Amino acid sequence: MIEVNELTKRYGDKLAVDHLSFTIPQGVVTGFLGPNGAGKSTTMRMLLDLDRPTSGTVRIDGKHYGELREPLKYIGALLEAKAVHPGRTAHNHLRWMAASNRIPAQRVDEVLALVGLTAVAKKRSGGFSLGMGQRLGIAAALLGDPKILMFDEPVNGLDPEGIVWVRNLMKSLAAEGRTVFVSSHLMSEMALTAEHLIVIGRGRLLANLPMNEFIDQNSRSFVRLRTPQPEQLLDALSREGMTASLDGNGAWEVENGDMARIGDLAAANGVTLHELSPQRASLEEAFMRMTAEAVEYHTETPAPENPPAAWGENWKKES
Ligand SMILES: Nc1ncnc2c1ncn2[C@@H]1O[C@H](COP(=O)(O)OP(=O)(O)OP(=O)(O)O)[C@@H](O)[C@H]1O
Repeated sequence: MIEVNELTKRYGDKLAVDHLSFTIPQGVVTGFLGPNGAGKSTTMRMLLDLDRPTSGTVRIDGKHYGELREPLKYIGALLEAKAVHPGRTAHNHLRWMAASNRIPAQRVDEVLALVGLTAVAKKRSGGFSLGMGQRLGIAAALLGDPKILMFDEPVNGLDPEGIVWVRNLMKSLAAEGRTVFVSSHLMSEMALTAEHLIVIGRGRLLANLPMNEFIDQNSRSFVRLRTPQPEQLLDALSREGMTASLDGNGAWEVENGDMARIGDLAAANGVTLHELSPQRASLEEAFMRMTAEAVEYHTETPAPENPPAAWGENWKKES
């Protein structure tokens, strides 16, 4: 278990992490979110004793990192891919790490197989692609079979197959009862992977709660319907205390509407429905709503609602 208490880090005038306190739960994947510069990497570095807190404490299974003998057996981390000597082979890099924590050499072959790098284990890591580097970093994190795993942007550079693999790996590690703490800017991926969220902005804790609650608290939900006979249905809805408003695309939005009740009312009044669907905000929308105040680096002009086709699918990530 990781316990963070009043953790603070100041770089000169810059307060990068500001009295953060949280406990990371076991047995679920916890997403660590925050806009650029929020202090995620600084926090993760302090959890691993790679950066010294200005004040506050981090406890891993009740101990400071420096008190852990053979720390890789307690906590494994992927912080920066390619933090490997480029002249070293993947196998030698892991052998060296294993030896420093008295981990049996055979475990190196196990983790290389687990991350799919067996075929290139004897190649110099300097020639690895970004995705291969990520896989090597994940192998290193898993080396000591630790109860706590921490990943900073683990799907960075991975292809779709690799992304699905990382998602399933994290879920299975959590299902084994481990603590899995992962930062990412890819909200759609986070929504599929994490059950719990810790959100920070400008170094401060903004939220620490289950994913579903986070979305519910930071978004509006409604029922969307389409019908060629709106008058009859709107009358019936208003008699039940439900009000609908047009959304600009010919659909009606019913705030706090009970979908089954709306369907029953439509049937009872002989109204044809072309759509009746519950609408819930995405994690991305909820996150942007919550962190709007805490975003440090705004673009000058907002990204267009309807981007040119040439921008492709990824335009949102680049805006
Ligand atoms: N070594 C350092 N010296 C000075 N300032 C630093 C240092 N490391 C981080 N900072 C500053 O601290 C703040 C938090 O940075 P950090 O990298 O932890 O944020 P982050 O949430 O990981 O951001 P991103 O999502 O962009 O990776 C930033 O304003 C950053 O410029």
